[in-house]
Amino acid sequence: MAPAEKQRAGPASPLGYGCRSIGFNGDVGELEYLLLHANPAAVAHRARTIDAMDPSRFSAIVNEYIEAMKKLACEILDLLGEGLGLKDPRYLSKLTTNADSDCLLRINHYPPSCNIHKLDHDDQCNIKSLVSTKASNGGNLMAGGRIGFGEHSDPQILSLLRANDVEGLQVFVPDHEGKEMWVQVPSDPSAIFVNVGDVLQALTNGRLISIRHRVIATACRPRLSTIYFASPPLHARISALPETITASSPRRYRSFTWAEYKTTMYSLRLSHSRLELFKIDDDDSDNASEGKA
Ligand SMILES: O=C(O)CCC(=O)C(=O)O
Ligand SMILES: [Fe+2]
Repeated sequence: MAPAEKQRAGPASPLGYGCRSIGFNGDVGELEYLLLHANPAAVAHRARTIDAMDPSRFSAIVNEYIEAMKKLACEILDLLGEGLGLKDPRYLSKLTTNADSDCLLRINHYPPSCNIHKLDHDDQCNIKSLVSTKASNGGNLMAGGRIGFGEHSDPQILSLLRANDVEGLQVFVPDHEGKEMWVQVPSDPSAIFVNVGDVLQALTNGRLISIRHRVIATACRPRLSTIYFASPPLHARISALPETITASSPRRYRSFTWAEYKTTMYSLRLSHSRLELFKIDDDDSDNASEGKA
């Protein structure tokens, strides 16, 4: 597809087709992507700009994928609900299947990071020229590769990621001294990678941790990934589930709505540890553990 055709589905605001620019605060990565609301009406709307000749083809494939991911996310969340001993073990999954849930689907394409000059221009949404400019002045290069998607935690409840057989995803695992340790996730096209999001960390009062991750593009082949973000409705109030609050583990975060969290997220850089802003000071935690959501 030619760059001009792709641009018809953009610019990402934040939904739609985006090229290099991530969010509204100057974050860039060597990728192009499509970000969609994971519901049939939104997919159908976007399909009309993506495949004007036969929009139902795009819609059918994307909706089928979304349905499968939604089901899987629910199964995982129900198991977590049981494991956490929730009075309503389906509480978490119900947040993501509510008619107003704000679930998203993201499709990322990272161009090969070697032989970048040999790429077919039409195939790369102008990434070629932008990458060359950046690389020549040393920008956006790190850790032996180019930043495909900068370090961040996913803000939602759960992310289900599938990718082709090209590596690039790394997760942050602090070592015993809390020093930075980025671990390469081996590629496996038959696997689905499950990430806990910030909201699930808040709901479980920090029992489950939203892992920081990034994509470093080092491969000579394109990386393709698809991520389903299981999310609550905008109006949903997020506060630690009572079953996760104990005397030794008092409420850690003040309650917030998903809309409030999203607004905060969009006002910050991608790498910001935004959940920290909702943390209750130790001095306040006694009161907070008694307070209701
Ligand atoms: O493309 C990937 O492998 C990961 C991208 C990612 O972390 C995201 O879109 O949130
Ligand atoms: Fe992510």
